[in-house]
Amino acid sequence: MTAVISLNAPWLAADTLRLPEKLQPWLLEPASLTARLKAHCQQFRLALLAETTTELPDFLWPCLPAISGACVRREVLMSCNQQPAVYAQSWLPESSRRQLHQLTALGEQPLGEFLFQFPDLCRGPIEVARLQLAEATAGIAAGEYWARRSVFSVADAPLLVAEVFLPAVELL
Ligand SMILES: C=C(O[C@@H]1C=C(C(=O)O)C=C[C@H]1O)C(=O)O
Repeated sequence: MTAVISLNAPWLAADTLRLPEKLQPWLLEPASLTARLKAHCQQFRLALLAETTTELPDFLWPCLPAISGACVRREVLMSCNQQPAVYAQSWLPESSRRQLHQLTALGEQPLGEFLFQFPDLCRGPIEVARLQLAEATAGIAAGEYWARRSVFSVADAPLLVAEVFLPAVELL
């Protein structure tokens, strides 16, 4: 099964682009995006779209250079007040899943609620891109969306998290 949205795009450091005013605080949010969404809506829901064991695609190798072998690609859709708001795609290396066992059983628990409990959580620089969705899928209309990505690590266990912001976010 291919990813709902491909992350193969021209990613750039967030401070090199003029970001849309309404989305800028979301794209640059340094803390948990889940927590930000929950703070901005009455009804938050996370739907697990897929968790697929696969190889890291070559265009993501620079993000996780020390990783070889299989990863789990986790895809979720987070909705606010019954409107899809953020599609997230995370790449969880098997080596990181062995170190952080909870990553193997998140289900519909938001990844951020697990990650941001660690005082030694590290986050690399936030990159942004405009992603193209060629056709509607998983309740997301075809179109062009702003996205961000960064690499988190806990005790040297890295994982890549990317988030695609849907139009409803601009209304929050
Ligand atoms: C990393 C976070 O976790 C969020 C939840 C995710 C999930 O459950 O798969 C993925 C990306 C984030 O939007 C966060 O809250 O910042």
